[in-house]
Amino acid sequence: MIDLTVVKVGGNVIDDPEKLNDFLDAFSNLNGKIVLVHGGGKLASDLAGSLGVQTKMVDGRRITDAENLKLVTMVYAGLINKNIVAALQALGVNAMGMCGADLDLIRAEKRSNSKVDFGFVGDITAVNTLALCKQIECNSVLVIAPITHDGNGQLFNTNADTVATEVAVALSRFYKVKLVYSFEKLGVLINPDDDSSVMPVLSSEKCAEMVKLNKINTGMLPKTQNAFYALSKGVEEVVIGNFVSIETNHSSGTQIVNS
Ligand SMILES: Nc1ncnc2c1ncn2[C@@H]1O[C@H](COP(=O)(O)OP(=O)(O)O)[C@@H](O)[C@H]1O
Ligand SMILES: CC(=O)N[C@@H](CCC(=O)OP(=O)(O)O)C(=O)O
Repeated sequence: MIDLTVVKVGGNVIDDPEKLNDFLDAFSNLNGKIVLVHGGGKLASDLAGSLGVQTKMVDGRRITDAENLKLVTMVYAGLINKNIVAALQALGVNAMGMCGADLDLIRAEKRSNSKVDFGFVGDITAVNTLALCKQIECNSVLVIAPITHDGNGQLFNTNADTVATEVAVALSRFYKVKLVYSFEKLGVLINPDDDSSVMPVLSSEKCAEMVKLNKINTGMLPKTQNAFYALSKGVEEVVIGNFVSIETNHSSGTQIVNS
């Protein structure tokens, strides 16, 4: 099988022009088949604050009422997605920006298996693998925003780590997939207050222990849940780390391992 890398980049990198430039530079130098999934939660929260729209996160996921859905659609599928595509075009990468509604790429249903009502938050029900593969085989570099749809005209907000995971899982039927959750730190930290305490590997047992001790919390919760799910569903290699350091300083980040 041909190698393919799915890279997810999050809000803290996207919100910092220098970090974003470094990330996109490193991304544009990657060889082979590659897909980019982006978040942008930080910019959405900042903008919500300045517009007087209330933001509430539960377990790393945004409660998305109708006002928040309008805002995140504009921010993720508009501003951030198009800026990333333009920046990649400037670096010679033939990027194509999409959200889950484009080409019926990612379908979702309202998140319901929770005590909390998350509003217009979608859990993914289907990925259009054929459409993804067609674009990849045409050498387009897909840049996917975390907005999904239900096929009946309703858009949903979906955690970007989850979008990257489901895309990676779907593509692993046809490619040998490496999935990198890139964020501002060098990996999962054993001590969240010490940036140098990167764990080279993380097993599910160790992760559960750290969650209990509250050493893995907020945005790292969906990241680790998704990482173990990806590994169990056929993704060849899963890493949580800093893409620029992985590519330029040969840092290994945190490798997700079975048990
Ligand atoms: N053990 C941990 N190691 C590293 N980061 C952690 C840990 N526990 C919680 N975090 C938090 O998780 C955040 C990453 O999640 P998130 O903010 O969703 O990132 P992104 O938006 O880049 O995907 C880090 O910035 C950090 O504050
Ligand atoms: C449902 C849900 O929480 N959606 C996320 C989508 C963006 C995201 O995941 O952005 P980061 O990768 O930067 O965190 C949100 O609105 O924050």
